[in-house]
Amino acid sequence: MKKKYSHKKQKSTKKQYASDPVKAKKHLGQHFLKDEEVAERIGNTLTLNGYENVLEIGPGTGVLTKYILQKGKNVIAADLDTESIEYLNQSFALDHPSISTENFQVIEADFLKMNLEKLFNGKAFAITGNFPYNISTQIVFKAIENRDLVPEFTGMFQKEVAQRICEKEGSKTYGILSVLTQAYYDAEYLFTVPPTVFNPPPKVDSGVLRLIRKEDYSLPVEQKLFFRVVKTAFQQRRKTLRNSLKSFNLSLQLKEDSIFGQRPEQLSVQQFLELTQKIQHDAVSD
Ligand SMILES: C[S@@+](CC[C@H](N)C(=O)[O-])C[C@H]1O[C@@H](n2cnc3c(N)ncnc32)[C@H](O)[C@@H]1O
Repeated sequence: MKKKYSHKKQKSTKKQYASDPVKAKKHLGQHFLKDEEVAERIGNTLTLNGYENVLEIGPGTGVLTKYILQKGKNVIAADLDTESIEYLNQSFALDHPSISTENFQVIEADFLKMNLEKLFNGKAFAITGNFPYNISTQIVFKAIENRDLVPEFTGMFQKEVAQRICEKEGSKTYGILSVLTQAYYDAEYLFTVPPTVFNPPPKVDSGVLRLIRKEDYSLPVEQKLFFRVVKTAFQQRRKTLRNSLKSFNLSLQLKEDSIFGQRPEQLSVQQFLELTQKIQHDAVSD
């Protein structure tokens, strides 16, 4: 009984699969979005408030790209998949004649290796996409590193990752990704997308979020130290900071500070910044 059911399921997946203009490749995290309404909703997550450029990561067959292009901005779409790039260059415009591709450029590139400074001649741009889940946290970290160029970031992740990025202190899933992202960006979880709207369907739900860079995103701490403090603290999330941050050689006086009696998941982003400032000051006055 069970066998028969799984056989049927596989067969129908294959049938849909064959109708795609590009063959989905597992190693590239390709799950093509099939639902135009969802694609339009993701396209509309961009506010594009005050800048003219958008980078789409992983356009695939361009389902989301259509709605981004409707915003009338300069769009660069970068994908690692040669077959997707060929489709976008050769057939996409023919398949969608009503969409203007005048300010549209397609490049075959690995986002993780791209020099973002060169993309729009050093001008600011939004990042968006239905991201390949296997590298989605690396995508966020690269955006954070390039925050001077990236005032806005929207897109789809595995639901748990999107939730983790937007999570507040006091929750079990609040962690490194939440603190480092929210130090620079206001993060908002927007909506959940079920596996059924993809081909092939992923095993998990997806979640769409929006990050808007904070007006004053230059932090009052050394970035390297801040990242080290946050990462070290969460490596032993059950321990108090006094114990988990031993490698920082804190002075006896600082260790007495009540903040060190807390666990990392109890600290807000602001408190993490204060903690880093204290450690920074401690090191100077040592
Ligand atoms: C989940 S699919 C989304 C495709 C399309 N945007 C959609 O919604 O149907 C992720 C896309 O990212 C591309 N991709 C994977 N790794 C990449 C990388 N390192 N740089 C750029 N694109 C990548 C894949 O080839 C794929 O087209």
